[in-house]
Amino acid sequence: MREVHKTYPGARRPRRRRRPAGDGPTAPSGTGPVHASAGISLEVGRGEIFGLLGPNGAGKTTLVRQLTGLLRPDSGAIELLGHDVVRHPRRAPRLLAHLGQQSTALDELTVAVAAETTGVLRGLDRADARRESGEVLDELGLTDLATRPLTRLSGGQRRLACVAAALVGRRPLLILDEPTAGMDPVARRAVWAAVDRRRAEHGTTVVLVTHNVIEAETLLDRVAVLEAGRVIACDTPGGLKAMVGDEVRLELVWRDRAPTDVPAVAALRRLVTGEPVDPTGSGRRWTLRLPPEEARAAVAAVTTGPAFAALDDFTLATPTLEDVYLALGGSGRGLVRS
Ligand SMILES: Nc1ncnc2c1ncn2[C@@H]1O[C@H](COP(=O)(O)OP(=O)(O)OP(=O)(O)O)[C@@H](O)[C@H]1O
Repeated sequence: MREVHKTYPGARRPRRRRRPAGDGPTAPSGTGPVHASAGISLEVGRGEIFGLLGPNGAGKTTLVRQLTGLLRPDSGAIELLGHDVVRHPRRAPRLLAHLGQQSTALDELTVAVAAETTGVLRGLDRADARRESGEVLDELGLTDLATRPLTRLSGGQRRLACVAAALVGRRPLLILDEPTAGMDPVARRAVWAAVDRRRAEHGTTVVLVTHNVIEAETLLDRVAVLEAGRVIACDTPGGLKAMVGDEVRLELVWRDRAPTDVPAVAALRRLVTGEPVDPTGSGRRWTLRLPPEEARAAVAAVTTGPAFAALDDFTLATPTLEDVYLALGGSGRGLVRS
């Protein structure tokens, strides 16, 4: 994609009601236009697993919808496997399988029929669609649920069934928007293995939207970090991590409260970063980003005497994509570590 721009119009201002003079301010104003793609240029190689990472509202889904021909950019060029999908959006479904954030189209069907029907719609004959669908359900551990309608599945199971449908009737390009949302670790692993297998065996290209920075690190060849409609960085996970230097992350979890009466602990308190936000809200979890030497000294300080007695857990980790994101000036909103 080259210089892709997309702006959503702002919400209209509610009409002002006539009020008696001196009755205070009028109704709230509308919201302004949103530059969801503010000049995005990206090139993804064949056979690459390419990630789009960024907080809520960064513009990932907008980008994906333009790639899939569902949304027309205001300006810019998008080419998929040699096809201009801005001019010919209807070519996109022949080139790619898209798993959107929400799919309800298959809801009335059973898991097997949903996968099989998708295969038929993608041009397989009925027998091939049935065979491929059976193989994919098996691969994703869905065989026992094959005859269940999607409406009678749990959220994670339904998502898995939608992934199965996306994989049947093999397309050279897979575009997956948060494919593992709501899934348990076993299902997530099955999805990533299936994606990786398609790349290894068929050279499938994968564009993957995720908030999940750990998944992103293990699976992706390259990652574009988006914020406010712009690509703020694009590199391999290793290349991105090299940007944050050699700082390590120390996380401390205190049993009850931090013993700030211990001078060494009080000194560390001043180095605690604001992110990620302590999910307990209790101040029990501290995150520090430190040069390796300082981190070693900090670990020594908290693993002796009264500090250690108050410590529930600690981890010391090399930089993650989350650290990169924060170092790039991102706010950390919407990034998930699991
Ligand atoms: N139909 C729409 N009309 C107006 N604004 C929209 C519309 N869809 C998205 N937006 C706005 O465009 C921006 C980008 O939204 P988008 O859905 O692309 O973000 P995202 O990165 O996919 O977010 P999330 O991680 O929450 O899915 C946001 O500010 C959003 O509020």
